Amino acid sequence: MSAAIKPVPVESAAVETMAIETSGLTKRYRRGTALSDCTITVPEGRISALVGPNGAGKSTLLRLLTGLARPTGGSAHVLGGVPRQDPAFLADIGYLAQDVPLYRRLSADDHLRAGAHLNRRWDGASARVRLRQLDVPLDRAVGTLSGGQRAQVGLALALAKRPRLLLLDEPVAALDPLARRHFLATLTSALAEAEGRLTIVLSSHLIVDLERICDHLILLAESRVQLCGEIDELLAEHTVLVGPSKDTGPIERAHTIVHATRTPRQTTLVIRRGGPVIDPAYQAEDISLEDLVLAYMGAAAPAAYAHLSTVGEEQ
Ligand SMILES: Nc1ncnc2c1ncn2[C@@H]1O[C@H](COP(=O)(O)OP(=O)(O)OP(=O)(O)O)[C@@H](O)[C@H]1O
Repeated sequence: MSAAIKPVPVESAAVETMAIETSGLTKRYRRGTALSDCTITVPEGRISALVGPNGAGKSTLLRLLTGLARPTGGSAHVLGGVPRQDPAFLADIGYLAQDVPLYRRLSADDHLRAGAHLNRRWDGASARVRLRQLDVPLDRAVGTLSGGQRAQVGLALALAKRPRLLLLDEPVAALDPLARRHFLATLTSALAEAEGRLTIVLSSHLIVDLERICDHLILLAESRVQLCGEIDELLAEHTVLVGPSKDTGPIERAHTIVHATRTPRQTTLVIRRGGPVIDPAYQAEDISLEDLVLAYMGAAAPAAYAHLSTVGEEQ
């Protein structure tokens, strides 16, 4: 895992404060359930990756956390308050929706001036410096900017609020690799400047990007939470086992099999370990974040482990 720009967790002797705590959070629509029984915690100061397949409930969760949607069950506490669309609650929350909603005819400067009227802790100066560094024109209608430039304007506005919690819904999906790199670098420098007082939840399908900057993971699939926790701990709890195609009963009794791929000659298992793996027929290997996510999404055997030979078998 690249640690190049990963934020250093803020050490604290005291009990960690949770920026987000939900319990059984549920959102049902007439046609179906968008989010079911979602119980998660995100400690303050983390940058959390929110991942899952299309339709898993990621946007729904973010909308519930901002108070834009109301739960049909369960509860959420965000920065110690119940999410609601009122200025006192929203003052500490920056939210960038999937489609980066901006007034197309207004310039970045116009947006920054409007923000200064509407927000009490507005830091327009830093936002302007950041946008100038990225060569984003401040005086042109945002409707004439590129997708990447608009995303940077959206992020600059969200950060200008000096939020304690930043919720970003797939902000880098449309960006080229360099623009993504700039966007993510802006996030990590904002996190460093905030010295542990900013928490970020970043929804994205680009696991490699998330792996570079995130230290916490929320994985949703089929409207439910599959995993929630520190990425390093989650990776350490899981292992890939490659072994002969035989009865996996003994493994199943000792561990949780998250995903299994079987061929006539070989079995590849992603397990959540219940203790040490003692069956010598299996080769064990650490799992990458991408393969962990794919395993919980029900994907086929991680191709990266095909090189592991099955004991007693020729490659
Ligand atoms: N306003 C709504 N009315 C009815 N159903 C909705 C509504 N909003 C979302 N849904 C449904 O809830 C489910 C979860 O949607 P959501 O947008 O939260 O998923 P997502 O994980 O963000 O997906 P994607 O990765 O495609 O953006 C989907 O089946 C979606 O069709």
